Amino acid sequence: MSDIVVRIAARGDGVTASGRHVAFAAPGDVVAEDGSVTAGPHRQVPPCRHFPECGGCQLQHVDDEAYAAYLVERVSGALAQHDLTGDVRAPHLSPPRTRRRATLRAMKAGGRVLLGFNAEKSNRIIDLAECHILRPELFALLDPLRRLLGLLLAPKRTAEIHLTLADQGVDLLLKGVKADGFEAAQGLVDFAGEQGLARLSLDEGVGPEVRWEPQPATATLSGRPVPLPIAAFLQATEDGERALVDSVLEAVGTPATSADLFAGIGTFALALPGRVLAAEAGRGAVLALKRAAPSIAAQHRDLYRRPLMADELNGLDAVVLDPPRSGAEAQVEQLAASTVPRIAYVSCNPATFARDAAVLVSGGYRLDWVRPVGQFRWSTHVELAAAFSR
Ligand SMILES: C[S@@+](CC[C@H](N)C(=O)[O-])C[C@H]1O[C@@H](n2cnc3c(N)ncnc32)[C@H](O)[C@@H]1O
Repeated sequence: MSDIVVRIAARGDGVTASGRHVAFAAPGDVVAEDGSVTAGPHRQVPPCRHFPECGGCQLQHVDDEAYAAYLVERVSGALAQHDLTGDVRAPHLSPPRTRRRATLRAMKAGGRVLLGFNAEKSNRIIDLAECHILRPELFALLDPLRRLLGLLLAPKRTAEIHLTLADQGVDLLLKGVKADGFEAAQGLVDFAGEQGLARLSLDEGVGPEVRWEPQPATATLSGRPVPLPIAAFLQATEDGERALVDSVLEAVGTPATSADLFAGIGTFALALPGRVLAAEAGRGAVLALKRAAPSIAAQHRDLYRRPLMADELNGLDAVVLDPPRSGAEAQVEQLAASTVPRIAYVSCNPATFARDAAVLVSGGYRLDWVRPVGQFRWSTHVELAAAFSR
């Protein structure tokens, strides 16, 4: 008997009605008893020649409707694990070629430089001849970088290439690359000038050292240029950032006083009306935010060890939090014990989000809605913004 693929599992496999996992199957595909698969209406031709070897994308074989349904199911599934239900809205999907931040790997092998993402579940580097997720400004640097690394990389050595699009151009950090001596140092400066880079830094294992930055690099957030620390967090796409900021503003309303926790360089703090307290563990990020917006009370604080306590939170009209993948266990316990009327929770991990949501709900909060955001298009990475109130 044939079996129909009904959903996509967390890691990207198709799952049939009878529970069979089938690699690269899309919802609606029909799986015969002998394992052969007939493509259904949600199958699409993967746009990139490197799919599925390249680890940058896992879901190019499904159409946008199936990708959106996958994002919704990942969030509802995580909530169901904690007996929670909620209004999971239609996701925002970032268009192709909008990713403005990426980490690639490079290696010199057989006299040439391979440069790209790791292969799926492997350390092998996929030498990218095309990429449908990176912004064209980032992709355009790949060939020039191959030539530069051909001069700087020792055979068989690997390097990490961090690319971020700043206001002034590409901010490039090379990790694991040495540029000793006059010729190499001058070569780096010439490369940065020719490519119109915003900044070029090298990390030889003892922290980043800037080699080129003709003007201070900035990222404009909510219309305000913020000094951009090297390798600072920035939302992966500009439209994803807008979708998250709009969701946060809808969740919190117009607070007179609020806190932005895990604030980074201020993606949400700078968008919030009224008086804002921001807390963040990265010293460079806190200093950048203070410089861009002196009126924001920015605190350098480790919120895992020293969360804002309930009595510090009480009296605020709203709290925004956007923790790393491990979530914000200690901080949500304090929030659950607080009287803050509105919370916007931004997350890059549905599992830890659902765990933390359960703590808030058991503290008396209502989960009003969740909006998934697919800013890592075609990957299994899910982001979301959620609204809680009491
Ligand atoms: C997902 S990013 C969000 C940043 C910011 N909200 C944004 O959207 O640009 C998470 C932030 O949490 C910070 N962080 C990580 N661990 C932390 C901790 N223990 N206490 C406070 N902040 C932490 C990171 O430095 C990072 O800036």
